[in-house]
Amino acid sequence: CCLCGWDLEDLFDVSPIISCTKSLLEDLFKPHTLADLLDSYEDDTDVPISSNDVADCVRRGRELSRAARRRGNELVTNGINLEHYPPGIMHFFSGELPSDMKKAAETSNEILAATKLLQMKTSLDSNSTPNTFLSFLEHQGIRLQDSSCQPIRISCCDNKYRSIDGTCNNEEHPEWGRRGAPFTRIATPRYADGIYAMPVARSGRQLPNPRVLSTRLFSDQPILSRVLNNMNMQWGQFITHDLMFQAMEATDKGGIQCCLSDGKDVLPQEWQNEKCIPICVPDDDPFYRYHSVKCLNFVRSVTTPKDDCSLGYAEQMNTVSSYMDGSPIYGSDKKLASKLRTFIGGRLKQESRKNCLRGFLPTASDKTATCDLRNSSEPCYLAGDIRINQTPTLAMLHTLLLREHNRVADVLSDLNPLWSDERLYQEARRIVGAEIQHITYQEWLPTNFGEQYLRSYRISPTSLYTHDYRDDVNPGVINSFGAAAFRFLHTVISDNIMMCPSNYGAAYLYRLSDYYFNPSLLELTPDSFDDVVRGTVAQNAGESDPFCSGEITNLLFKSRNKWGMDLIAMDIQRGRDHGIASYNDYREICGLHRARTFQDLANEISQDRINALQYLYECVDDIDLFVGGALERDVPGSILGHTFQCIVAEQFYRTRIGDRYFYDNGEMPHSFTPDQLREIKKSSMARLICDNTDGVHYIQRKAFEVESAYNPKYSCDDHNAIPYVDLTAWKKPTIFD
Ligand code: HEM
Ligand SMILES: [Ca+2]
Repeated sequence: CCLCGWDLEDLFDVSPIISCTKSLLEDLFKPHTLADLLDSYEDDTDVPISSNDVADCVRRGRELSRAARRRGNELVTNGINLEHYPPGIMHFFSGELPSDMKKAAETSNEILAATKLLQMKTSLDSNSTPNTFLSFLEHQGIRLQDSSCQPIRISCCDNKYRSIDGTCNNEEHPEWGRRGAPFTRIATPRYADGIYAMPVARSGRQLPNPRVLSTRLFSDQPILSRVLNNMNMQWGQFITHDLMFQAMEATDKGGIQCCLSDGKDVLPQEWQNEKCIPICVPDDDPFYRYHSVKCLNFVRSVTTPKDDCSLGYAEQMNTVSSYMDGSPIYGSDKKLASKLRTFIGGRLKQESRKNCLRGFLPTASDKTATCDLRNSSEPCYLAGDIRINQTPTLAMLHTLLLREHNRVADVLSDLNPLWSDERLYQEARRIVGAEIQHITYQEWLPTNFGEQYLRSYRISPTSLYTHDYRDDVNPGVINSFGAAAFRFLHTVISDNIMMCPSNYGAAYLYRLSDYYFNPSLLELTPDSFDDVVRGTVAQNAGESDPFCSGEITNLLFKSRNKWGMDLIAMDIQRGRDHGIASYNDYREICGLHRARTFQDLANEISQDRINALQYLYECVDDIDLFVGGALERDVPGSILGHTFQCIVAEQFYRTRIGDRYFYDNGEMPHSFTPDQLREIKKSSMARLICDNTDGVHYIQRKAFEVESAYNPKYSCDDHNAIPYVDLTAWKKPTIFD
């Protein structure tokens, strides 16, 4: 079912860089006979592959990978770059990776090339499959053993506060959940060669085109949720950014171009960077054909070595701390974290604006590198997460949380005038992190996924303390959660951003595609920020169904162009890039029966959708997780079908149970006191809005749902309806407490 028995010529076809270095490889393969290697494997002798062979593959893998990197840089220098391709360049606004992660990514590419060479060495002239090779590798536990990759060792000291980068949360595995960790897996990946090649259909042919799947199965129909509002969408994206960020491969000199600048075709092979996986657009595309666009830029995610540096299949890198710890506010690395602090009174940097009581996020140091502004006076912000400016509502939520940090720091400083800046910063960070966790687990998860399911996954809110922390649970982000299941919420994004002036009496709509990476709506007038907050809670979100706004499927990051990218096609392609196992594999993992025919999906997927799947996919085993999961009927009380619900619940279970600093863990040296925890448990989205806006005085208690007869607005002064978090429980009698 997969590509088996690679030979040298196949490899030359696959990678332009490898074909450039043909002589290097021929040399590698000459002196060895595979039969020897395989024989010795079967004999199970101590050294089935000689250490020289391994060293040879590692050395040559390194050479190949370095040559590829040099070639990538040269292409950019020679004008193959994204300068004239706005949608593509905006996808790279995430900037350059910090040097330690860049180094890890390079080592990972070297390990992947070495693994590939070793695979070829062991399967030339044989019928061995990728799986045979992988079990062989696992059996051997072959590791890179030199200075370029050292098994992770982190020494920790006992700390009341979380580290910035996620290290040392788990005392047994201090590396778990750290920034730069590999995503975790709950299923074997389906790379075509078992290692890194893009997946193919069972037949060996190409999987269906992601853009075709997007237009046929995720069409643009304005169906709105009757209950959920846009703040619900926005919180979802914010916690996504707290848990994960998968960066894309780039050259040392900038983003990677895979399509001709006008999108009219894929770049010729000789100009392609080997990390390119562009999305091809068919001639009859319902939208792009009017703009003669045939190619959407798309680049593979950065990978990282496994913690023990062993050879094997590709693991993508999570470049932020995977704990729910407010990292989008504070940053995931120490350098950025310091840049965001004032070092006075525990406060984060903020800027004031004329006629606004409350502060705004600080200005980014290079506006043009991260924003798409119409003129240089428009705002462009800096925060702990580089995606901050992606949409105005994302920047709005970041601003609310920045203000919350500074508000809390000020109150703590009034209560404890002798506390140092460091102590105030850490305590305020601890409180804001706890509020984020509380709002997520108490309000957001039950609203979206139903109380019942949370109960069965044992992640329901409890009255005070929980005692279920487990140090054997890895809180890392599950690859299929990030590269498939949670992305289903892209379907709830609305076409417009709504602004409501002070009495909620009017509403103004602004097209989302006019404001990607341009948060200027927040600062049109001194009232604009509050107008966006009101608009976001007043506006119905899209329904979580496989219908999607054209603003994200045709116009994502369009800038001043007439066309943009397709986020749903990207989601599908990203799942393949990460080798996410098939929908059918996940059905089994999640307790459904494995489908043998398309008709076997009937319990979960409606007949018209099964027909569409059958039309598009050759075989039921080929269905991508993102696609199959998205088409399932909702579980009662949830916005997700069974398979996504299972993956999402598993993630939020791990995020809670595997976090030593989870806010309501009891009887730990760093636990909140009962009085403090009772106060934290009063926090809510509504209170966050009340406390951090100048002029939002009324808000519905359930701030992730639109106003209705059973969810009316209350005054922010009504502390019975919208409880107030009283911080006097943090007042310490002496400086030594
Ligand atoms: C207007 C709102 C949003 C926009 C414009 C947006 C855009 C994007 C983009 C461009 C990516 C990277 C795609 C790639 O390269 O593979 C992405 C990734 C992702 N998005 Fe969204 N998104 C939005 C809202 C949401 C929401 C509401 C959720 C879920 C609640 C969500 C979940 C995710 C996840 C899980 C990823 C993968 C993150 C990673 O691993 O780095 N997004 N989104
Ligand atoms: Ca985090």
